[in-house]
Amino acid sequence: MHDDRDTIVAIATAPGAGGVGIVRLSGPRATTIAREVCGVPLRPRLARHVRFRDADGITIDDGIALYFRAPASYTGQDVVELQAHGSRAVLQQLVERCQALGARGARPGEFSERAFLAGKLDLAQAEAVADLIAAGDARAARAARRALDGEFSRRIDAIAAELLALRVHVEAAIDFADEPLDTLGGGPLRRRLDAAIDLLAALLTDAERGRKLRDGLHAVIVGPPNAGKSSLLNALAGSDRAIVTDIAGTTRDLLHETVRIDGVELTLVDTAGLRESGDVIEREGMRRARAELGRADIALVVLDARDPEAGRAELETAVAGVPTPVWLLNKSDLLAGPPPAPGITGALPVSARTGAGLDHLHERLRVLWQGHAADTAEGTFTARARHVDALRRAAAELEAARQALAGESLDLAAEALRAAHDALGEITGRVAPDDLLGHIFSSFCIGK
Ligand SMILES: Nc1nc2c(ncn2[C@@H]2O[C@H](COP(=O)(O)OP(=O)(O)OP(=O)(O)O)[C@@H](O)[C@H]2O)c(=O)[nH]1
Ligand SMILES: [K+]
Ligand SMILES: [Mg+2]
Repeated sequence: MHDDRDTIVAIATAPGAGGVGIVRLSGPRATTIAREVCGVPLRPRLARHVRFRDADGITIDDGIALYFRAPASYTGQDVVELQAHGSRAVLQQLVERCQALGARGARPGEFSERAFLAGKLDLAQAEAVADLIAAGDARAARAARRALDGEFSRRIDAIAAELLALRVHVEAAIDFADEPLDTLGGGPLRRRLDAAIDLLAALLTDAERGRKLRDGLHAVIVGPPNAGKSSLLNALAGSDRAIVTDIAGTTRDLLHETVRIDGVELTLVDTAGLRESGDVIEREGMRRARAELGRADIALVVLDARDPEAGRAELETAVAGVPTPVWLLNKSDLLAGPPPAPGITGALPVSARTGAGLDHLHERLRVLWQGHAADTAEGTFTARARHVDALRRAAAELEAARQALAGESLDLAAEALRAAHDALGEITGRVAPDDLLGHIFSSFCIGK
């Protein structure tokens, strides 16, 4: 996938009409292609007013061409920006002209991927670029900006450097394994490990905050089959994102949807209905649902208002660890007469079908959001679920290393330290398999 000898091209500005629109080229042929399109050679770092022309010499538009010579560019390669009027038709013609001259259409995130491969950004910073662009408010934008400035990466790198030193120490001690560890600097080793564990714990707390800031409230929708979980997700998202049928067991895998309701940022997760029976696929879906509850800020527990006791005991157990369960009595439109007096404290009667009662749910979410905003207020950078997962793994490995050292099991300690070190490397991309990179960059938009 790292075919960075290709010259790539894409529209870099947002879709839709605008005053100015930008087409970006990156790669070894960027200047040759731009020379053809602009009819004049470009000088580095000099804005030049030019006419962009098609193959027959007919003007597509006029505008500014800017040349950033390698390596002083976003991607580290030769980059040319063609700034024209922000018309889709104009920009599309410019892209097609560049393609006819040998450029290839860029894949999503490919400019940032090249910046990563050129060492201009580490992986967490490249992700921060995407987060900055997607930031929903000034607070999230500031936090993404801090991650992009390397605030998160520097703290990871500092701990990783310390772990490397500890690994060297332990590996060296293994060669003298018949001596007691204390004669081999065991005391300072243990103290340094304890200090690293504390630093990592503090970083994990901040990363968890950063994750919440980026993703908003993580709300997992659970309930018995057919209670209307998917219908509720669709009603809150205002779309037909999830499949709804009257067959129990329709939803099998997790479905994530990010929504904004009156300024409240929510990641909604639809899950498979929890019940005793079910085939292999459905049981795997239920396992995922329960695991997802472990990450939830909020559980939206959907019951059928006509039979609210169905599955209730099991659900109470399932959501016991979630900070805020919100109980919903759905399908209240099917009840004769007014909504039931909720038999469950604080339960809200709603109808995913008619929308009745959803305003009360919105209100509840707004209050939770205010608490959440206060919690994520200061000193944070944006982080992602994958970062938090990696930090948790690293923390578990460091704990294992601590115990191994206490038991003088140097081989085990070395192994645990290596695993912790690798987990940190995954965050910044120093240890990152190709498929992980592909997965991350493909979620960016084109032109980024
Ligand atoms: N009348 C009425 N029907 C609803 C309401 N919500 C959902 N339904 C219907 O209930 C059935 C099940 O809805 P789903 O949204 O698929 O339920 P689910 O909980 O996601 O089901 P599983 O994914 O199979 O666990 C469908 O026929 C929906 O149209 C509601 O508020 N009122
Ligand atoms: K269903
Ligand atoms: Mg469903």
